[in-house]
Amino acid sequence: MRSAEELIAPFHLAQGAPVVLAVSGGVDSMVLMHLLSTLPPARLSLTVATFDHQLRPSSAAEQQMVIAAATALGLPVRAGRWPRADQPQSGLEAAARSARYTFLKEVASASAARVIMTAHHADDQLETVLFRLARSGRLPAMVGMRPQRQWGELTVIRPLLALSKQSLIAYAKAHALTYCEDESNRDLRFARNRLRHDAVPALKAVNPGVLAHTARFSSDLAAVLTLADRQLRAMLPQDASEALDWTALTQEAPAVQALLLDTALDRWQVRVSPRVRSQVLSALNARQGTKRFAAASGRILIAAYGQLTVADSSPAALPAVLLSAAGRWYRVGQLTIGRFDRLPSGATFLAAVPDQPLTVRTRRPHDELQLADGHHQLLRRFFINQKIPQPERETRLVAALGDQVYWVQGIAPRQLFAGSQTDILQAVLALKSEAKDETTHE
Ligand SMILES: Nc1ncnc2c1ncn2[C@@H]1O[C@H](COP(=O)(O)OP(=O)(O)OP(=O)(O)O)[C@@H](O)[C@H]1O
Repeated sequence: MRSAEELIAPFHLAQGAPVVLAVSGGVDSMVLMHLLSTLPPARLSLTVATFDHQLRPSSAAEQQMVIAAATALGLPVRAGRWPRADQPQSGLEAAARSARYTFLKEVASASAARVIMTAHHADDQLETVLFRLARSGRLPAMVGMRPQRQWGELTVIRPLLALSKQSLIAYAKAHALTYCEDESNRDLRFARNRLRHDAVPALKAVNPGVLAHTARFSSDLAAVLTLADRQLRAMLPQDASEALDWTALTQEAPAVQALLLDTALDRWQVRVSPRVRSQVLSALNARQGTKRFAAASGRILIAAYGQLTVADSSPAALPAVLLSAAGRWYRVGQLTIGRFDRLPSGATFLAAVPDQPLTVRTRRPHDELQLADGHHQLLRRFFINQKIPQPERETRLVAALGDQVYWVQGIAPRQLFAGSQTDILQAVLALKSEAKDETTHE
């Protein structure tokens, strides 16, 4: 068994740092408490915290056992209890855990500690990895528990994570420590306990090194994910409000595409079912047409011509209207709009446009416009620069000839067009005055 100083060394705890030590009375936390008591008294300022969930008849006695053992080691103890009145009918395990962590946070605050130590060990880690494999399989989850994790202002550290339960039992025996066996751990109605009972022994029988291999797997995976994250950042848009451009990704292997899509969706905090996920991938790879997909919380994904965007809610899409004939008015949503050879009296000038049938519609991925300084810009980029909110980008109307946009609803015409263009733009796009265009982005 490594010394207490060796076990805490990776966490770089300052001399005398206040630390809350969570002790349940099980062998793991009783061993950790004993180990830490062997440190020089000034090394850490420990407070033992023990919580009675009141879920088993023996729990109060176990808490007393923890208090007695801590006191015998000269450690201050704080004891908490979960009132029965607060205990829900269902979701008991999760609620118990939450009550326990609330208590640990209170103890940390009362003892000015920023660190909470728990006694999770290598067997716990193997169970966690197996459990997550069964439940999720997503790579970040497969890392299991990290030796150190940030929890708001607090840091939770697990100095025993590399040690087997067997070695902890041996330590307890060698030092004649008392501890209790949590009989709820034997309750095979809980999935975790079934893994502990069946899968873990089976794996140890295959190879006793499985705990060390799990630790290696977890730390290698965490490292690979760190590297992958750098690569993914380079491949995905910097700004989550930008579209995900799939055009360069269609040749990637399906598994790579799936990972890229998942990462983008995670960034956008969009959740979709596996079925929708594969439909989105097919739509992106087809790079044709526009498809919308419902995501959780009323959000939608829009795959259009190889670009993926997310919108907050599904705006009723306006059908595109072709201004086929010059000199007459067309109704597009709330607007009455038309193409004329000169501005009709009482009408509002929107833009100088080519004398050809224009389409009035919402945006498409390859839309481009020419700015007043003569530069061409993707409409997508223009919307970002103008700080037009994402959902609004989906509903703003544009007048376009193919991908070339001549007018954007709400944008003053002089922002969009170079003077030198006017000689080839022979018609005017006009708005009937009764429905005035709101020019909000002068
Ligand atoms: N009743 C308790 N009082 C104080 N600390 C506890 C209590 N129960 C658990 N702990 C702390 O949490 C660690 C893990 O315990 P256990 O494996 O029973 O919990 P878990 O529910 O599996 O873990 P998690 O804390 O991740 O939910 C223990 O080693 C101990 O440090």
